[in-house]
Amino acid sequence: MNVLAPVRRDRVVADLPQCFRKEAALHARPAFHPKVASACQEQRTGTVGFKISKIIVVGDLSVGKTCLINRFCKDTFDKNYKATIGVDFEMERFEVLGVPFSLQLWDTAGQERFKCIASTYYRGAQAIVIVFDVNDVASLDHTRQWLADALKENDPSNVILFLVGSKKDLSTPAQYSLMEKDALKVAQEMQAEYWAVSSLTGENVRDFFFRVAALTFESSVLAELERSGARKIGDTVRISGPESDLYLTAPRKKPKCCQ
Ligand SMILES: Nc1nc2c(ncn2[C@@H]2O[C@H](COP(=O)(O)OP(=O)(O)OP(=O)(O)O)[C@@H](O)[C@H]2O)c(=O)[nH]1
Ligand SMILES: [Mg+2]
Repeated sequence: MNVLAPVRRDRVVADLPQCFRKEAALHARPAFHPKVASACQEQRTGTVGFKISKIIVVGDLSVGKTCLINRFCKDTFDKNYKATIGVDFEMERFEVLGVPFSLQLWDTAGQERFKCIASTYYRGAQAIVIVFDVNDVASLDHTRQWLADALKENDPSNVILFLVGSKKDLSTPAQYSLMEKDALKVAQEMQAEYWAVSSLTGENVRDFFFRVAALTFESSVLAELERSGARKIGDTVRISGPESDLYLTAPRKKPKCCQ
């Protein structure tokens, strides 16, 4: 029995939200994987509806991790910087294809002195969101190290990656497009999906978190189908998708930047 309140109407995901840039997307399919869609329709999603997916948000100090989470979860923006000490988290409940699905969004500290506390919370992530400031090229360079640290605590083949450029409102279109070329390269190297957002204006924030919810849900259902298929002797469920899956079909190799 589900004793929780109904999911908010603005957290209902009925269609697969699209990627931001096709060149750096986890996959570019226009709709949910057919196996996922039919499993949801036939209520064969097993334990997925009772699970909470852990999402960790990492990146340099002051790049805007807390503001990003607060814009989505509370629709607020604070222009004053207050460093996160250790970690903080927010819960967000969604309904994806009729199935309840919760995200636990872990906001971690970027300041060096709080990093060792924060890193003890990295384990068990289903998705890693690495944030950099689109106006600060050093913060993009540092994303490789943030990824390497987060992957020390997680299985690289089982985790979904997002590279998010923040504070888009502070750059001119010309500055932004120059920086985006570099960011796309880094995202491709990491096998991460790339997004650019502004927590001040709210640009792309909702679309980004809906995409995170949809892709983590899709991968949870595929994993569940694989597990339940494996339990039936002689009955194998193949979950490899069409060629448009850019990163999700092949097991992730250790990204070059973490070697
Ligand atoms: N203009 C603009 N400023 C932003 C945006 N996002 C964050 N900021 C500002 O950047 C500063 C840092 O934001 P935070 O969200 O606290 O940064 P953080 O990454 O959580 O920092 P740590 O907790 O120290 O790791 C604050 O002054 C915010 O107001 C944005 O999208 N646009
Ligand atoms: Mg913070």
